[in-house]
Amino acid sequence: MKHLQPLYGHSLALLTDLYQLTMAYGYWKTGNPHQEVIFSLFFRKPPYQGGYTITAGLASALELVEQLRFTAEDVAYLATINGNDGKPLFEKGFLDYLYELRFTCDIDAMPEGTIVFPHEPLLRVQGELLQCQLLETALLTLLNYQTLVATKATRVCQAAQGDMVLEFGLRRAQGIDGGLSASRAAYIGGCTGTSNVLAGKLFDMPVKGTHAHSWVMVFPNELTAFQTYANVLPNNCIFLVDTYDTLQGVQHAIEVGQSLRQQGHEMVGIRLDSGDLCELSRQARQQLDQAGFTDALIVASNDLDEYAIQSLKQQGAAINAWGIGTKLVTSYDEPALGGVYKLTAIKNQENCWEYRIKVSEQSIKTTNPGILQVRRFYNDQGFFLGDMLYDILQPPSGNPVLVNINDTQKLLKISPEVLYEDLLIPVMRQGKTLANQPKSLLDIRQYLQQQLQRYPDNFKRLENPDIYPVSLEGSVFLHKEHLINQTKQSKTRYQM
Ligand SMILES: Nc1ncnc2c1ncn2[C@@H]1O[C@H](COP(=O)(O)OP(=O)(O)OP(=O)(O)O)[C@@H](O)[C@H]1O
Ligand SMILES: O=P(O)(O)OC[C@H]1O[C@H](OP(=O)(O)OP(=O)(O)O)[C@H](O)[C@@H]1O
Ligand SMILES: O=C(O)c1cccnc1
Repeated sequence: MKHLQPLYGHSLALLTDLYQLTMAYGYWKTGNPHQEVIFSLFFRKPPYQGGYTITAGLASALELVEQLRFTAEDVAYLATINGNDGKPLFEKGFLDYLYELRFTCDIDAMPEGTIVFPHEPLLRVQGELLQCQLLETALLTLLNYQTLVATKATRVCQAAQGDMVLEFGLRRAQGIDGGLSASRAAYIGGCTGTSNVLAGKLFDMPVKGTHAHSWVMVFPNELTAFQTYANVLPNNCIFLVDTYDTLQGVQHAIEVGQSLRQQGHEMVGIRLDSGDLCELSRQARQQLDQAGFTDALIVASNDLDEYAIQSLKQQGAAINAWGIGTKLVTSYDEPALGGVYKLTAIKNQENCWEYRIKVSEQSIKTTNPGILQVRRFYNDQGFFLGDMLYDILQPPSGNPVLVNINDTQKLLKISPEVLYEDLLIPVMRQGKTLANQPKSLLDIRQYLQQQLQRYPDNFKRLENPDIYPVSLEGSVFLHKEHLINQTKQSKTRYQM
């Protein structure tokens, strides 16, 4: 899967915040651009106060890193950026350095479609300081948004309980890439297809659709509109029935469905786009069934999201396919995932790792130091038991002590026999994407569905879910405490 190159056709090296470049200049100028470092990309709060988050965007991120080059035009533009004194910000030697730069980082990441929790690295980058720093903004741009939309789509599909969900969001998306990335992420999250044709081409995913009100309004009456559509596209008939009078519209659809049958075709269904969707869908179902169209789909659209779908299901709506646009692609009720990219370790002159921490008054914002891996434990039936962040240089042995990340008083013991899996896998070495990446979107969808089956229902509730246990392995916890104390001591010294 490649989409950045076909879409943009030019370098994306400048798709970053200026401060990454000024810091890179600083590292170059002060002689430590090659110092080896580790960054982790993670978020602190699950979107929608939900019980799970679904990773997406890795394929785009790997494509971006692999093709990253500063072109002659890129550096020529950078040469025009001035500082406050009106003189160029960057000297020529640095721009020449950028022009020659080839990215050689290693990346370990959770595969797309993984269920992930706050504080767990979705991705860990290891490499030269200057290079790793330059990746921050683009990695966050790509992973934050797709992860958010994949999560929303999974929630919508969960509410739809196996019904077909079509993503109709392009017209309401935040710009071109918002629309495209959302279509991809929504498909990962479980949608059956998209109305977005360019997404279908770029990502090799199913494109589907009905017709608009304008089609009905163009003809002298609704019946003629449906008949004409059926003549042109007898194999694609989902009639939008609410332009004038919904139940009369259903009757017109039935009439055209009957003449389609005589020609050897089958009407696929109808679409409702206004009014009381529960009531109308039940009446429409009755009309369709009575006329012998028991398999005809009833598609509903109109500002729907997981909560509206849940409510319509509870009311007994007879809807069996859902078209979801605005609220899915814009992630309407929570428009951003707050993923961050933090330095967790740096190699000193003796070639030893020194761990780094960012402290905060808010303990949720204090980072976890080290070279972190996420281990997921499973019970005998294969259900998720809990996750543990551990340091790959101090892997747990025997009965590890786990300290709950949200409540350090809560300790958990895990017996050595428990089944587990480490979630971060190598995906890039020396700037080259490994052969196991990218997986096809079908594989990613299947992987997500398998995990959802193993993730207990009490954590999956759309509202007020139980909080899934994520812990720090004992030595990571102690290391973190030690670094927090160290910073406190140096602060006290400074104040004295
Ligand atoms: N039975 C229902 N239960 C819960 N929500 C519903 C139900 N029926 C419709 N809705 C939702 O309620 C909202 C109704 O939208 P709105 O008030 O704009 O009316 P409308 O039917 O779209 O009218 P129009 O499109 O003609 O302006 C939509 O978001 C729709 O998805
Ligand atoms: O409500 P959403 O979840 O965003 O789903 C997409 C909406 O886009 C279309 O409306 P629009 O009025 O743009 O065109 P139409 O004439 O096809 O209804 C469609 O009918 C849906 O109502
Ligand atoms: O195909 C459809 O029905 C469709 C496509 C985009 C937006 N709303 C509806």
